[in-house]
Amino acid sequence: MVPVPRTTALTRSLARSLATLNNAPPKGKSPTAIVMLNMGGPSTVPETHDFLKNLFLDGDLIPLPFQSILAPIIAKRRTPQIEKQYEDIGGGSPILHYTKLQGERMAQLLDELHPETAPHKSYVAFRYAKPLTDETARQLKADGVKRAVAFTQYPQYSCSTTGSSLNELYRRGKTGEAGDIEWSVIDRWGTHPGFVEAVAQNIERALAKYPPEKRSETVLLFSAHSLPMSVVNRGDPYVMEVSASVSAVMDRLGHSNPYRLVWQSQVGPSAWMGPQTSDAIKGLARLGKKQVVLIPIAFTSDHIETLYELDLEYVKEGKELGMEIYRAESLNDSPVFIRALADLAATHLRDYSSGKIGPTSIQLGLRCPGCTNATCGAQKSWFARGGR
Ligand SMILES: C=CC1=C(C)c2cc3[nH]c(cc4nc(cc5[nH]c(cc1n2)c(C)c5CCC(=O)O)C(CCC(=O)O)=C4C)c(C)c3C=C
Ligand code: FES
Ligand SMILES: [Fe+2]
Repeated sequence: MVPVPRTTALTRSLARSLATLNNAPPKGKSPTAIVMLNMGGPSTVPETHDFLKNLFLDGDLIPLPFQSILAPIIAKRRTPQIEKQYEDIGGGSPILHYTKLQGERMAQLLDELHPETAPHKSYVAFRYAKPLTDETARQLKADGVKRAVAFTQYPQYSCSTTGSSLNELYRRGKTGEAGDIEWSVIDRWGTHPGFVEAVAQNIERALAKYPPEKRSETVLLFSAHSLPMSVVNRGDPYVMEVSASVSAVMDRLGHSNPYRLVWQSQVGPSAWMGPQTSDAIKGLARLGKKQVVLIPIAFTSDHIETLYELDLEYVKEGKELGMEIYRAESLNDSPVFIRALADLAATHLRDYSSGKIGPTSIQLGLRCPGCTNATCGAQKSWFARGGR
């Protein structure tokens, strides 16, 4: 009798591995899309103007009177200064590079962790830089995607960041631009143990630069992008969630060091959440603190705020004030962090498939008490129905 070739578990797993090597779905089965949401940044200096224009056009981030007229004017005026900053950090923002890398490695791990929804394919949907959400929506349709997870890459939720990305995805999705897709959302994960572990390990690496006998005197200065007080007072959850991340990291470190949470990168003349990072460094120097580690806690890859503001401005300032000051690395290609992303997505897919959770978290359903943006309400209802 001629032996009939059989598909063994080994050959199936080999086929799956080959398919995920280039992150392409095998023929016939549409991929489960994991859509990585973030703001994006100009990958090259000449893209700075369009990035700023898109950013100032976003009424969910910066509500301006006569927005469509004022935004291009402000963007044009601000471009030379910000172009110079991107030049100084090496000619552009590394956010696209790291988001692609994180997404591709996460999707490979997901195929192993949750084969029931394999193959998984990661997509990037940026709010202000290429690939923009509309381009990604068209790609999802072209790939025949039927099931997608909108996965925010901001660990802590703000209506001006994740909320803005979800509003944009809702606008694209409801017109059918992305095709006929069943959506669910991972909207925040600032206390996930893997995220906390990855941040803690980077802090420990920075602390190791001091002699062991002086290590515990070092002040840990967690720094997050600030928010206008008008957004905080509307009831935005970001400040509370960033504080929860800091507490979780300090618990993991066994409260080995004194610490503070401070806020950076405020723009314009209105009141923003404080204390500002640069004032905090000066204040600590005045109080005789000589050792400080700066820790980016609200963004997962390097960007202008870490590479320019923290490294080129504040670390330099601290050194001039006689401090020994270092910055904890951003998460970038941290394998611990990428495994955390995969765990978040696998748990979400498993709980969703079993009916344990719905398409969105319970917390996403609640609008800020001071919200007057009708799109927020429509977006939350649309995602709560699985994007239908
Ligand atoms: C969690 C992170 C961020 C929050 C919250 C956030 C809120 C926020 N931002 C502005 C205005 C600007 N932000 C700009 C750049 C920028 N913002 C973040 C992150 C958060 N912003 C990042 C990572 C970046 C840099 C992108 C990169 O380098 O890759 C800018 C442009 C730069 C500049 O002109 O200074 C503006 C403007 C507001 C108003 C706001 C809250 C409402
Ligand atoms: S501003 Fe927070 S829900 Fe609308
Ligand atoms: Fe910002």
